[in-house]
Amino acid sequence: MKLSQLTERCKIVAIHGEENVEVESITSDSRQVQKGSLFIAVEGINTDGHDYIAKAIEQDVLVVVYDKPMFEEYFSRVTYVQVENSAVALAQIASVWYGNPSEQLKLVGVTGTNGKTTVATLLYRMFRTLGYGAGLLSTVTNCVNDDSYPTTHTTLDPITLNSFLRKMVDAGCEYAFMEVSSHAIHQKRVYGLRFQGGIFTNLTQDHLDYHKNMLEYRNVKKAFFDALPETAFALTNSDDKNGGVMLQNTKAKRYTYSVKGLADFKARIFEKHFDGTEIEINGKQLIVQFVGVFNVYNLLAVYGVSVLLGEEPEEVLRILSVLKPVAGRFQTLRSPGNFTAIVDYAHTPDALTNVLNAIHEVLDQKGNIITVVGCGGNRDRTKRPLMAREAVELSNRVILTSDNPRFEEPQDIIDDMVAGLDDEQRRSALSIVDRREAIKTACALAKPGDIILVAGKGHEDYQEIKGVKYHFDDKEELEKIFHTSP
Ligand SMILES: CC(=O)N[C@H]1[C@@H](OP(=O)(O)OP(=O)(O)OC[C@H]2O[C@@H](n3ccc(=O)[nH]c3=O)[C@H](O)[C@@H]2O)O[C@H](CO)[C@@H](O)[C@@H]1O[C@H](C)C(=O)N[C@@H](C)C(=O)N[C@H](CCC(=O)O)C(=O)O
Ligand SMILES: Nc1ncnc2c1ncn2[C@@H]1O[C@H](COP(=O)(O)OP(=O)(O)OP(=O)(O)O)[C@@H](O)[C@H]1O
Ligand SMILES: N[C@H](CCC[C@H](N)C(=O)O)C(=O)O
Ligand SMILES: [Mg+2]
Repeated sequence: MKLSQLTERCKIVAIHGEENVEVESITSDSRQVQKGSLFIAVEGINTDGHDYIAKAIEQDVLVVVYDKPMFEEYFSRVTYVQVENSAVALAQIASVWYGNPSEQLKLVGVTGTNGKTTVATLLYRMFRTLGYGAGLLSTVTNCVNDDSYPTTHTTLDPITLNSFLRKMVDAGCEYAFMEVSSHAIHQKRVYGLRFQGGIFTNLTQDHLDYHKNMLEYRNVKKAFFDALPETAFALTNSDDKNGGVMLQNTKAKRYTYSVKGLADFKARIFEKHFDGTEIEINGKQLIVQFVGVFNVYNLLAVYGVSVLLGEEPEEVLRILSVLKPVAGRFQTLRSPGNFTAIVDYAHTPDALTNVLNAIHEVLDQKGNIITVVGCGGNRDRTKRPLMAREAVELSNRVILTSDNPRFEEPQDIIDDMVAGLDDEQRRSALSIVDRREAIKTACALAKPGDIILVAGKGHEDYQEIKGVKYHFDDKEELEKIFHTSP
């Protein structure tokens, strides 16, 4: 592609060298540079792409895009394009390179601390069931119609993201549903994408290792709505105290959903069971195969988006009643010993509270809850004591264990969790570093009618330790125990 076309959306400060060149590939990673490449140097958290420009030149790069003027010399065979902001330019160039695919389908983004995967995945399944070509970009997987691909991030880097959107357009997708993480918004991964709509689920504590405080975290999420065009819709959870804040400066058409009060999309809850919930949405009753008030919010968001995208409410409700939970979200397994294990992805204090409350609402004192939970390494440390406290306060027994330790010592993470407990709680809580042993111990403690909650990893089929992802799947571990125990 001609350089002039590729950079047509960029705010260019200066260009040095030949402008009339044909770019053959684009990358923001010098390790992928080859002859004819355009390399965008982006300053990151761990390192700065500008430090690898020389490397890129050694590898015959054709064009270097940068935002930090730091050159002693210019090589005549390289074209240098200085832009205002490299991360923005990366997103703009990635979109143009793939033919601006977000402008050729209806792209809907879901943001919030919890519920993104659930809402995005159920929307994808809703629109596939309605007969549309649809795509999904989520924590669990990326889908183009019925083809699914592994993923590395909840929200991908701009080049990979736009390559998937292009794949979706080429496969005839009319819709694409994606999660928009706060990291992605902050790092401009979704900059310049044209959204048909945005949804806000909730804002509670997570990622304070990255955003430093809740105000900054909130403002990053709000920036997503501030950027929505007036042609888009913005649907917010008005029961969340930040629900109104998110939309206060958006140009998009505003809508609300609520369980507690008046809203454009309103749900009421009637009966709660372990295999489903009887609810009412905008006056129509239905039974859904989801447990927990938090899931009613997710389903209500799915209903609202579907109606805002022009679907027939009756048909949407019919499909809502047959949708099933997403992998690793409140996944139940019945043991031969007549207790129930629930695998869930709750890895924040609020998620843990929501899931445990949901279990209590259904268990109704008819059994004990044994919770197995850990915290991810190299993530928000301040949530660890809060998660331990929530788990202990809402469970009969708690076993603190490892999640993805990453580059931290597992025992240090557990110590951070224990710090949230008082003396009596410390005496009752167990700490077992080995997750497999922790799950086994929970099964050994469980009596008929009890519930074991294995929280934090959900769908994950790995345990990340010092940069290596070892196979580990909570569901598999439980099934192994169930089928070997006497
Ligand atoms: C904390 C974070 O978000 N980091 C992301 C960020 O990495 P970084 O800023 O550290 O990048 P870096 O390693 O400093 O490199 C800076 C630049 O130099 C370039 N580089 C680097 C080395 C080299 O030899 N040559 C070179 O050109 C890199 O390509 C990059 O452009 O940019 C990288 C490239 O896009 C991402 O892969 C990386 O995600 C890391 C792996 C990560 O774990 N991110 C997590 C926290 C994340 O994004 N999570 C959210 C979801 C959270 C949730 O589920 O709620 C997500 O959207 O997945
Ligand atoms: N609307 C909600 N409010 C609070 N908790 C929720 C909600 N929906 C799901 N949860 C809880 O949070 C966990 C994660 O749900 P989900 O994967 O849908 O969120 P997410 O926003 O995609 O998370 P992540 O940011 O880690 O990708 C679930 O396993 C459940 O415990
Ligand atoms: N079991 C994971 C869940 C969080 C993953 C994702 N939300 C992120 O923060 O990258 C962990 O805590 O390591
Ligand atoms: Mg997710």
